[in-house]
Amino acid sequence: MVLTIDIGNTNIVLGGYENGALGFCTRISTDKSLEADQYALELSGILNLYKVAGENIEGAIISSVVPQITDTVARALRMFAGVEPLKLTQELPTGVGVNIDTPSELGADLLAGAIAAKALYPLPAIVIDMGTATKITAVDEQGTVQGVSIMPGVFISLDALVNGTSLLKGIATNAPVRAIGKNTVESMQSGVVFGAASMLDGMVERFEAELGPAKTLVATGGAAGIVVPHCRHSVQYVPTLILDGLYAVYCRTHAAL
Ligand SMILES: Nc1ncnc2c1ncn2[C@@H]1O[C@H](COP(=O)(O)OP(=O)(O)O)[C@@H](O)[C@H]1O
Ligand SMILES: CC(C)(COP(=O)(O)O)[C@@H](O)C(=O)NCCC(=O)O
Ligand SMILES: [K+]
Repeated sequence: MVLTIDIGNTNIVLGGYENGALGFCTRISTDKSLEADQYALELSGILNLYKVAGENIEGAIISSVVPQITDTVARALRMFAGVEPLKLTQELPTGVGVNIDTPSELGADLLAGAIAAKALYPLPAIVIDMGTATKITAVDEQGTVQGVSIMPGVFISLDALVNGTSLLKGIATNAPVRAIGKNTVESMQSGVVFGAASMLDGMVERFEAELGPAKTLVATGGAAGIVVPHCRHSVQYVPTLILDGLYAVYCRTHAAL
């Protein structure tokens, strides 16, 4: 089994691939205070739950946008599975180009999303990742990242709204029945869910005006499942997109060895 690990600012998403297929996928909270031993315990506990023994892990690949814990998680993997994980950078055979001012600045999660788009979907593609931040990546016909838009994520904007006001309280992030809210909860749900969906629709149009028509609109990340169904554009929701990209690079790297 190959472990794919995406370290985001809120969650670490872990997937196990066996013969090209995803066997399991799970997430744990990102916690900068944990030591390698604690991550080793946590990860081995999860694998135990899915009946995967450390010795059945042949390799691993990590994408991380939290540099403080990348090496801690890598040490944990060495400890309980005895494997040296690959770290996703543009030094690996990603198959995608990066046409931005400073290519090394591109977040590893965005790179993995673009890799998955090129490996698995028709191009050009617009890749939406709704995690801690919402990111939209333009991938052209050749599979080159042409640039990104980054905005506050759905949940951190809701937190900011609640924390910055006296009368607004947290809400369940469900879609309301109408855009014109008739009470505070409905009004906030309208703004949070339909607002995010409309923002994506508008950004897709702006991206297409610069990139040309996209053959793929694909979305992933913790908030995408609640927002994307309300977009006017038809956007595919693929919760494992980043892991699929990581697995593709893992396979390419090993094929090249
Ligand atoms: N059902 C949900 N209700 C509320 N918040 C959620 C839900 N699912 C995910 N989130 C939020 O989604 C965001 C995390 O998404 P994720 O894709 O794991 O982020 P990251 O990759 O940045 O770690 C967080 O802000 C988290 O609080
Ligand atoms: C934009 C991000 C903070 C998103 O992080 P996430 O929501 O996945 O936790 C991350 O991709 C990042 O730190 N990127 C570096 C800057 C860039 O990609 O241009
Ligand atoms: K920061």
